[in-house]
Amino acid sequence: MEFDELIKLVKEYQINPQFRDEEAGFRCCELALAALQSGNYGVGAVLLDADGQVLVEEKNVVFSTQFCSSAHAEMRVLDQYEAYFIKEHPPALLKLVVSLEPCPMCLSRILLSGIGVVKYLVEDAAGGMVSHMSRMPPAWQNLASLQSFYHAHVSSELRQLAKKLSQHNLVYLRAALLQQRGSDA
Ligand SMILES: O=c1cc[nH]c(=O)[nH]1
Repeated sequence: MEFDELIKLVKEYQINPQFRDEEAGFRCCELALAALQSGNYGVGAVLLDADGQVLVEEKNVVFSTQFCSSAHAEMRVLDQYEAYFIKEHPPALLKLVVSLEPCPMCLSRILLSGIGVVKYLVEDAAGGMVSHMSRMPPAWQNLASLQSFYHAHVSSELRQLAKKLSQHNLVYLRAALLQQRGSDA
């Protein structure tokens, strides 16, 4: 899909109020688009407080300035949360919404953070780890048992949009990642 078309889909998307994660899910998609526009993976994440208000929102910025391998959307949200909000907002009461199923790095960080509820819009068959929770080491599975992971409650149109955003430019981005280690493999 052409990038202009993807931008149009996001700009013209109508939030469907029948779905309880639709607003946060759409914000994740806007952030994912912004990530793509700055040459990064199309992933966005928002952290909601106990009242459902946005505490932190971030996007993937792995390639934005200097290459930063850890600059996934979820990692950046958790950095901000732990730096500025943890005292007033205990993690167990919070909800993290992500446009894409968290990868192994992000899942590990989420398990350590203790965020109560995690919801993602789209599965990531190639890189997602939540679907493989049973393959985490026992101590990590123990942490996972204290948290809840779900597919976000959003419309199928929004889920499709999140999928398109996560897949856009992937070939180029994978090549860029390999270039960081001085290999074209
Ligand atoms: O930001 C990103 C990119 C890929 N996978 C993730 O979990 N987060």
